[in-house]
Amino acid sequence: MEGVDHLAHERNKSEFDVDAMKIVWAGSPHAFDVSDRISKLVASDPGFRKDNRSTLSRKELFKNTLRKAAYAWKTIVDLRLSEEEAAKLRFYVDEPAFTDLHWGMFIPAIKGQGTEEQQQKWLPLAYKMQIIGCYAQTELGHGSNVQGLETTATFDSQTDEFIIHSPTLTSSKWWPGGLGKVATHAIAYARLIVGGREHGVHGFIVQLRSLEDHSPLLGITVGDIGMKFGNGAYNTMDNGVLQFDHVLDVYSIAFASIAVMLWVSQVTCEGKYKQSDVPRQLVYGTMVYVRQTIVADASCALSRAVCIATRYSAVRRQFGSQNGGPETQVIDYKTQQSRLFPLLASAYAFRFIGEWLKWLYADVTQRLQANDFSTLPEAHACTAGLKSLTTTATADGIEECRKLCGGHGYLCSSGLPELFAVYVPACTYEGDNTVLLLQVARFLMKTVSQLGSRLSSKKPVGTIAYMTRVEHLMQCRCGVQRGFAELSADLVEAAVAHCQLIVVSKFIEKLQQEIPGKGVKQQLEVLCNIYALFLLHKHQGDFLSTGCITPKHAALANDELRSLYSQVRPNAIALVDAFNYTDHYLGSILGCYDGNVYPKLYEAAWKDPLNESVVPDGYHLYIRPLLKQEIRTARL
Ligand SMILES: CC/C=C\C/C=C\C/C=C\C/C=C\C=C\C(=O)SCCNC(=O)CCNC(=O)[C@H](O)C(C)(C)COP(=O)(O)OP(=O)(O)OC[C@H]1O[C@@H](n2cnc3c(N)ncnc32)[C@H](O)[C@@H]1OP(=O)(O)O
Ligand SMILES: Cc1cc2nc3c(=O)[nH]c(=O)nc-3n(C[C@H](O)[C@H](O)[C@H](O)COP(=O)(O)OP(=O)(O)OC[C@H]3O[C@@H](n4cnc5c(N)ncnc54)[C@H](O)[C@@H]3O)c2cc1C
Repeated sequence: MEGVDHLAHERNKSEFDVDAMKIVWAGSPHAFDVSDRISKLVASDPGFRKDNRSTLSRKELFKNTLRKAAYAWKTIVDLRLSEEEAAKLRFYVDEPAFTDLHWGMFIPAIKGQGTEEQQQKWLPLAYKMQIIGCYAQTELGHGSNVQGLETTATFDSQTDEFIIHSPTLTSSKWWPGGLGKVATHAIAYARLIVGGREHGVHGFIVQLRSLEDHSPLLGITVGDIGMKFGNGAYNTMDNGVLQFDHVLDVYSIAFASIAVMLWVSQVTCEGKYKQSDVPRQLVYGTMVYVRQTIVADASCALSRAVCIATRYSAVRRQFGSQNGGPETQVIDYKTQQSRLFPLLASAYAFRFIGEWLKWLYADVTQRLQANDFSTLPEAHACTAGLKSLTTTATADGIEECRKLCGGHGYLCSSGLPELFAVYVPACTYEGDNTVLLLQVARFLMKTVSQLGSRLSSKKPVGTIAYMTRVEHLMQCRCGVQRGFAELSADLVEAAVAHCQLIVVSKFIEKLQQEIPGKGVKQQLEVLCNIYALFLLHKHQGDFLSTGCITPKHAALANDELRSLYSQVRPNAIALVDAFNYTDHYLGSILGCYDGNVYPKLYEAAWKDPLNESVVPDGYHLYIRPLLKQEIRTARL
């Protein structure tokens, strides 16, 4: 029945202050207020409807996305939303679109790598959306290997301009989001050539389309690369292909500096290339920035899937009826708990590691401005490794949540298939996860060679086993005289172990903070222990081989896990309520707040276009002849 909370009995079991946990999840009272207000604003506006996406054709879907993006911008302007509120609105609109790359990469790249002059020229236009930008780095032939990019930018000292060119088919820009049909400008990465000498990959602002009629400019060939994984999903985004034919790009300016003129690599009017001695990898700064945002995104995506699966696991009953009484809630089965609760713990773990990574990125950015590169290698390794770890775990976790919901998890109305389809490219974009782990492995090898076996400095006591595991894995690999490439598969395992150590230690550090609210810290301690012991159980071979735990310890850890699951059980619904997601944002009948699943599933079925007629199109042409044997049947 509408209006009845079918999960009220679950909510009454909660042993902690849910409202206080909502603040912890949001990060602060202010952040909670903004999220709560904006999510409800979006949910209550029919202009942001999203429940029909799976029934639209690609062109209808894309046009609808453009409509929504324009409507979102109008809402932002009309309501005079702040940058923080506007970002939240785009988040809760929940539709991959060109705006993600305009705000998520194009503007950050100019802010992070542009000179003061370039920022003054381009940022006002970009903030007012008078130009729409994309980040055009990947090419048909190269994505992971940035130093392999083929697009050229040749400085013509006669005209004081750069000529951007795609010399080969494989140099075509390929994948940039927003590029295909919308972006008017790109930050294009190209090999800088001055006076016949090549100076590596640099970023350039290049205009692609006329601001009058949106037609591609002279020398620009641009389009969409075609349908991607899943039906609706990421097909709301125009990932594009772009070729330059000797584009005399009057607007292009070689990105000349990082942060506040820290790194000045300039091309003078006389055609001289000047670069000071800062790490060339600072040109990768935007990727580092986005990788740390992706870790926070992972906690959002995983928490969304876990919220759906947890609420449905409390609603669904299967087997176990005693004397005609109600069947057992599937959330009470130990197998369901052993699959679901580690994901619930991971969602909270990734939330807190995302907060820490945001601090680390801000710290390294501040240091760069003071010409201090001392923490740059660690920042690169952490952003790369944690992006890899959290996105892999989240993609796998969303799929596990689909399976935890049985058959109904496979319905689009569960919200899980589309969430999976939209999320999984996170394991690839912003750096293929294996390639990024190899960067972490390289950092660990270098650290071991510099510091000897003691890899990790001051870590919380509870992480000794985790620390020893990483050191053991590294010693086993570094000890033998074989090359990095030969050992890379093993070193990637050590890299994962290192990242897991960071997540566990930052979760423990979070618990050392003042955390207000009845029972809140206690619940987080249970989740932290579940996260740590679940990984210890999953990788117990590593831990046993270090000798820092015994088989008996491993057995005790498993017993403790079961006990922890029993402690979470009465609080599970309240722990996912703390994410404070609206039914609109969840987009899931299985995860609806009131748990009134069956009537909503049944009602939703009849809305499918296939049910517009009781006799399907095609019956008279194909089925009737079959049934009436009017088609000559093969001799049976
Ligand atoms: C729906 C979206 C919602 C909202 C938010 C907005 C966007 C969402 C995000 C994504 C979705 C949409 C768009 C996606 C965009 C993209 O995918 S953009 C393209 C991303 N591409 C990559 O990530 C490419 C990955 N490859 C690389 O980063 C590099 O090629 C490399 C693998 C790091 C290798 O680089 P290189 O060959 O130059 O260097 P090495 O020889 O390996 O190392 C030399 C030393 O440099 C150090 N290093 C490397 N990288 C960095 C860095 N980034 N910072 C600092 N230092 C770095 C490395 O450690 C070596 O150091 P050494 O050992 O001391 O010598
Ligand atoms: C949805 C989506 C959106 C995107 N948006 C953008 C965008 O806006 N702008 C942009 O510039 N790019 C974008 N990209 C491109 C993305 O950044 C690249 O696809 C990504 O960096 C991976 O590079 P690749 O495709 O070359 O993979 P490859 O490197 O070709 O990966 C193929 C396989 O090779 C393996 N491999 C590669 N190198 C090594 C190595 N050295 N050692 C061991 N294994 C290796 C990988 O692990 C992987 O298994 C997007 C991609 C997707 C899917």
